[in-house]
Amino acid sequence: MKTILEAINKPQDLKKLSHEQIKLLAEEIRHFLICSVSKTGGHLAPNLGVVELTLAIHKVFNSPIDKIVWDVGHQSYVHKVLTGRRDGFATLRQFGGISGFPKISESVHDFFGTGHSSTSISAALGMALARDIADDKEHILAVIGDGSLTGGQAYEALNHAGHTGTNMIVILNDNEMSIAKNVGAMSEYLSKIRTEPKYTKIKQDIEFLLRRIPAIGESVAKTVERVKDSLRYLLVPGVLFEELGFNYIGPIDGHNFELLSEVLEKAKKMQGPILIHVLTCKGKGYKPAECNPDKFHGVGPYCIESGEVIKNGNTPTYTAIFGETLLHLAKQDKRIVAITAAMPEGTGLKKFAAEFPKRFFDVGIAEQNAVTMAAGMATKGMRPVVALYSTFAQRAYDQILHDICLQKLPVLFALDRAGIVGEDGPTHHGLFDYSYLRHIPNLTIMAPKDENELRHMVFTALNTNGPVAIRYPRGSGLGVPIDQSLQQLTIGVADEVKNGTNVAFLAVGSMVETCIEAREILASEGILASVINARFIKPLDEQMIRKVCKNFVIIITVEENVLAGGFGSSVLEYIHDQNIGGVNVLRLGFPDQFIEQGARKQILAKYGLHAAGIASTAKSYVQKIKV
Ligand SMILES: Cc1ncc(C[n+]2csc(CCOP(=O)(O)OP(=O)(O)O)c2C)c(N)n1
Ligand SMILES: CC(=O)[C@@H](O)[C@H](O)COP(=O)(O)O
Ligand SMILES: [Mg+2]
Repeated sequence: MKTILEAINKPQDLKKLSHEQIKLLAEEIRHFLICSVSKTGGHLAPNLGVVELTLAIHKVFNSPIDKIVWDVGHQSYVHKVLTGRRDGFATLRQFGGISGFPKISESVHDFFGTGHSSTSISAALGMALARDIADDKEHILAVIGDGSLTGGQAYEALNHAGHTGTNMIVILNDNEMSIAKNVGAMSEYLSKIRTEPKYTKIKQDIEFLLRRIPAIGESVAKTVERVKDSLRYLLVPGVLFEELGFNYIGPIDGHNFELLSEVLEKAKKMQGPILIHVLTCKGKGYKPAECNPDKFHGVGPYCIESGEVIKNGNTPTYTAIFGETLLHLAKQDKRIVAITAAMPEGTGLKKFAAEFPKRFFDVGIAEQNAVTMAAGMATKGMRPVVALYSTFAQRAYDQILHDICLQKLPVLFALDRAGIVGEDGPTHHGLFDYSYLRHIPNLTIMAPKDENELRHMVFTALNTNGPVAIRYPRGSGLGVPIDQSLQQLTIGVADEVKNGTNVAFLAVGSMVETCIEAREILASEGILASVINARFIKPLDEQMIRKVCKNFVIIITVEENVLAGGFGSSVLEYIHDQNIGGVNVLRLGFPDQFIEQGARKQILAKYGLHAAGIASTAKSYVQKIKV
């Protein structure tokens, strides 16, 4: 027999279903997601939490005429299922498959692409204002989580939206979780609204009175309004949003489809900006995810029965190596403090947080605050370490430049997930950091070739009197034996790891090992390559470059970064500026385009940045130059 889900190919198919059928459909969707994501991996818990909410939105509104903006977009799977992409889930987040985030090119129902957090209210506001100018009539919705509401941009947008008074609906999906437990004063405020029954009771009483106003006359109505006004500071939940110019509705049970539909129908008819506060349970309907919403926030393939994640290998990740090294150093140096922007687990800081709770700060999804706060701490003699994903550090470019580097403050940026991150795709690849950091004066930039070098770099950075960024990739290291001692590296000095005569690879970070492998392939074809581990993107080892230019006519720079403005560019700039002639430089890295999702290995291979690809390109180049 056909399931209800199998008959849903577009949002309009929902309209004819009864509430009873929608409840069954919600169960089927949960079952579908649990099975599907167990094979592909993905953001399971956030999606299990928004099943009823997404159903209600699509039942009440009319996508794609009405526009829905999903903040971060990691919770858009139910939306994708309901908008004709159910069959695509076998390829979710894989190379060539459907994205784990809303994507304009994927569907007309994905009206706005997301991936980085806290953008939805701004985008929805822009759409609403454009609609007003065009005198169009559609509804505009932003769905934002409580975690994403810790991001500064969300407040900038609330502030502006309330001021414009335009018609738009913000749905705040409050599950008390960011990836980890949500943090901050706003989170506490929401929690107060959620748990203070007196708020809800008195609000209901006032609303009851107000509803009866037409029967009791104008003057009483005014009195009740005044009472409402004077009491609301104390009694009405969401007064903060009301003061910002929003009509606040809530808190309401986000798993009650009837109630959600009723509230959305009402909101549809109201004027001005509206904020609907919805309470949900992250991971709803799958015990392992309900009990461990952080583990199932974004998860690899897992066993459905046990909830055990299927492991691939035991080699420690760069993240773990960084976390342990920092913890080790923090035991000896009380000035070391660690800062994360809502990613304590993802950046390897959980043990640090447990051991040094007073020296650990989770600022929420607030990369800008993280960086300038670190600047403030550094002025007071601390040694702040700001651990961010490379892609999210983009948010804090000006703070890095203006607050840290201009003042030469000794802050360490630990930039995790640099290079290709894999299945999260173009919104998350950390392919730009060499380019957006390299031109900032006073900043030292390093990239380790392996786990040991990462350890030495963390040690070196914390003994350097100025700002330093270290960038390293997502996932396992090379599995090298870990050195017990930590070494102070000389700033700006590269390391020749393999010698050769025909061609020199100037490689950086993850590409050093790949070039060593490429060298083996080339050797079997009679081409002898030298491999230089640049270690420093800034300052460049100029002496080494001069030496290489003297000894080789062919230099190939290799980096896991976009070519535009990257490491190779800096080598070329130096060679050009010094008027060094007689060398041919080929730059390998990523082209000037956004790079798709897919397993890291797969993507590196597609762009010729695996050993075979580098060897093949090098061979052709050597042959061309010789001709
Ligand atoms: C700028 C930025 N920083 C960090 C992240 C990583 N991140 C993705 S989802 C998330 C938590 C979001 O919490 P919430 O909005 O409450 O959604 P939930 O997963 O609880 O549904 C974080 C920190 C991001 N996507 N963007
Ligand atoms: C949606 C989001 O931004 C995060 O959940 C991200 O997907 C985490 O990536 P990692 O799996 O690399 O920690
Ligand atoms: Mg949340």
